[in-house]
Amino acid sequence: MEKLLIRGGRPLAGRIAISGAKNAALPLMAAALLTDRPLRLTNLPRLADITTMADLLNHLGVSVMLEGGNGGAGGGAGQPAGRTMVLDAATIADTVAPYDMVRRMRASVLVLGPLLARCGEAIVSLPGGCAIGTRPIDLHLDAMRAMGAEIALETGYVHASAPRGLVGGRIVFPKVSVGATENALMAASLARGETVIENAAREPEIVDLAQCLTAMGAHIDGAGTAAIRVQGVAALGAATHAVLPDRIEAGSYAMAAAITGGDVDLVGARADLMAATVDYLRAAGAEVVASSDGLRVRRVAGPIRAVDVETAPFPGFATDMQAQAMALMTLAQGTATLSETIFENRFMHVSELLRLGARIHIDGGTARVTGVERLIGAPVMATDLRASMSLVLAGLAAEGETEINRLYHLDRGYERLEMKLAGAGADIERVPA
Ligand SMILES: CC(=O)N[C@H]1[C@@H](OP(=O)(O)OP(=O)(O)OC[C@H]2O[C@@H](n3ccc(=O)[nH]c3=O)[C@H](O)[C@@H]2O)O[C@H](CO)[C@@H](O)[C@@H]1O
Ligand SMILES: C=C(OP(=O)(O)O)C(=O)O
Repeated sequence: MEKLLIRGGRPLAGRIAISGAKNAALPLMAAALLTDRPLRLTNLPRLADITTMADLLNHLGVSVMLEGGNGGAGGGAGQPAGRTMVLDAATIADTVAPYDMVRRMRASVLVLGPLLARCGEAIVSLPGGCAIGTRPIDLHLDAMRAMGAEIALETGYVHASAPRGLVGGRIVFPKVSVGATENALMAASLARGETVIENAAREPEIVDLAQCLTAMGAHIDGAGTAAIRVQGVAALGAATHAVLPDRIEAGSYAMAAAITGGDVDLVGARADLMAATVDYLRAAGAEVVASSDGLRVRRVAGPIRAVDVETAPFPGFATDMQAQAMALMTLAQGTATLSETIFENRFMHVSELLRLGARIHIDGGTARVTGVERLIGAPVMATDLRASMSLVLAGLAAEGETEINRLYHLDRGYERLEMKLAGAGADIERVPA
């Protein structure tokens, strides 16, 4: 077990390289199941979730190879150094995604659509609930049914079958789901005929997946809009695809610059992927401008202003940025209202932020945050990925030492976090717990 020690109060300054996006990389890796030819993914982040997905794919019979071996430590804090992985699903050895693997990471459910489309069957463990909510997969299953699959639930597993192959259908999602849209898109690529996905998620990660599938030979129109049309093809082929930069990682470090009164260049960040976060930061008093190789974020003078926000599917304000925005608001002038509309239990960071001296009142899905003069470091417990990041942000701004325990959440989604922050002047170290 390890923990992070942060001695706060230093404005961040320097360059932080933004990695490839976890939430783009995971579905892209699952897409390798759709073809018997190699899929080469570049700019993959080094994260525990990527290893988990690689292990699951390997279990299903996919050969997973990192180009240049393990890639070493690579890339200093200022330079992006994504890894390249070649995934080759020439044969699929197993169509069962077992509980032991799926429970480690919810995104494992993304193998359902590809396995079903390629093999005519898939047996995938139900992922179960997690800290931020119950997170059912009913929309994924409805999408598979709309393409002709039979679905049964037995002993905690989804048994999906389509012995004569999937057929195109009309999928109308009653609510926007990123994962269900991805599963539907992948499955539809190999279904017979046309599939129309309505009320599709519009996240940049969907567009990235569609671009990769298109490079593999899929026929997809409308990715990035609420209506996606897919003309199924008989087979997909080899492709090379670069994972897009992580807008949530970039947004998190942008918040770090803002909360510490710093000046940071986010190398490789793309403003067009994170407009709602950029708007929020500007309203809160940070300057955000395009630089030659990314985004520059600074708040060298002036207070943090209180800004209300409500989470929403893309292009709205991302639920994955809510905890970080809340950390920023703990030091704002005035009171900000943050409403969480996507997940029912995504305020796990509140009790820990209170330990640092924050003033937050929760009423259902709304948190009212009244800024305080200062936060004071304390031991805190990370409870989920973005909650953990909010504690890092608060710790960077707090007086004294903050000790963050349970780092495995952070390691799921932030590549070399302490190296990147230390490279920009933070006093942060990882030590045995
Ligand atoms: C690996 C990955 O990309 N994870 C992201 C993805 O998660 P994920 O794809 O799991 O999230 P969804 O977009 O599916 O969830 C949105 C909402 O729909 C509900 N829902 C979803 C599926 C379903 O079958 N039934 C149902 O009711 C969920 O409980 C939630 O309330 O999008 C979330 C919302 O932007 C992000 O927070 C996660 O970081
Ligand atoms: C909730 C997240 O991830 P996942 O869907 O993998 O749990 C996240 O990235 O914030």
